[in-house]
Amino acid sequence: MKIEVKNLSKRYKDTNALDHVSFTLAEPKIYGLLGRNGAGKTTFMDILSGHILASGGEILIDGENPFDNQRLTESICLIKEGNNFKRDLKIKNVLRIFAYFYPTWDQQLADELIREYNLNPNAKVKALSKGMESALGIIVGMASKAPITIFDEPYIGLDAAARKKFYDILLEEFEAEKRMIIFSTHLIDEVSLMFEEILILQNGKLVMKEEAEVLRNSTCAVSGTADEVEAFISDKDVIEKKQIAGMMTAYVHADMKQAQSAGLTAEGIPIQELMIHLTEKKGA
Ligand SMILES: Nc1ncnc2c1ncn2[C@@H]1O[C@H](COP(=O)(O)OP(=O)(O)OP(=O)(O)O)[C@@H](O)[C@H]1O
Repeated sequence: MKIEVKNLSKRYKDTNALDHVSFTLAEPKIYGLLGRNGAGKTTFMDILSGHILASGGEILIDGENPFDNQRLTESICLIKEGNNFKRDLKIKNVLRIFAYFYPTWDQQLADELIREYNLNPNAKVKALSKGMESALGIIVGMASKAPITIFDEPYIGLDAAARKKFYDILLEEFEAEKRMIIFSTHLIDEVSLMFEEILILQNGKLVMKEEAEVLRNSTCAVSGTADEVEAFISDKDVIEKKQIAGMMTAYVHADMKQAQSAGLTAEGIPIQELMIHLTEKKGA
């Protein structure tokens, strides 16, 4: 499916939650949607899922507006941080409802994951711990097999082992059957290797959209004496630099090999660091 975001804006009283955002997503990839608190991520995902209306601009999915659009909403599954399900329903009935709603629903996968996460199908949602409720969200998101599956911080309360299980399942399922997965998280270091493309929002604006591989190959942290580093970065786009005594480390848009052949130490920048510095630079 193709998502075209054109000049998208959303205003809440005095806040521009989204401010003339434009981009296109056209491939079944795992997209990381990143940004600091209040950057506009949830607002974007809500508009994309057809839950709320934009104040300006538009999102088109295969040429159509998702708001109140049955044909499209059965192709989009949004799993949020919590409150995804009616609290009085039993798990098995939650699954029935979603199975009915999504034409792509995979019951076998849902059953497998229910066992994997040790959930009791007869338990009511309100009796679940936070982590169990998140596990149910993950199960629904994965089993929906929706061509556009969106996870907005889907794992509140899940411990590290259960999160790892989720990442393994997600990658396995994605490899078996590619679909568009949009993943928003603050646990960036944990998941950044899964991302194939990264979008960063800051104060309602898109400040970066780049393939993860390109990003990894085109940015690096260079260290050496302050004079050497300054000489190397003088003609480059510098993200951040810090100096201690005579030594300097700079985060810069440059090829790692180029820095190494200039006699500097160069290593990759973790996506989380990059996000923090890019958003600071843009005036966080
Ligand atoms: N329903 C609302 N009413 C008023 N303001 C809102 C509403 N929803 C979001 N906002 C504001 O819009 C901005 C963007 O919020 P949004 O929830 O989209 O950010 P986010 O990137 O998802 O943040 P977080 O990472 O903290 O979840 C924030 O300033 C927020 O306070």
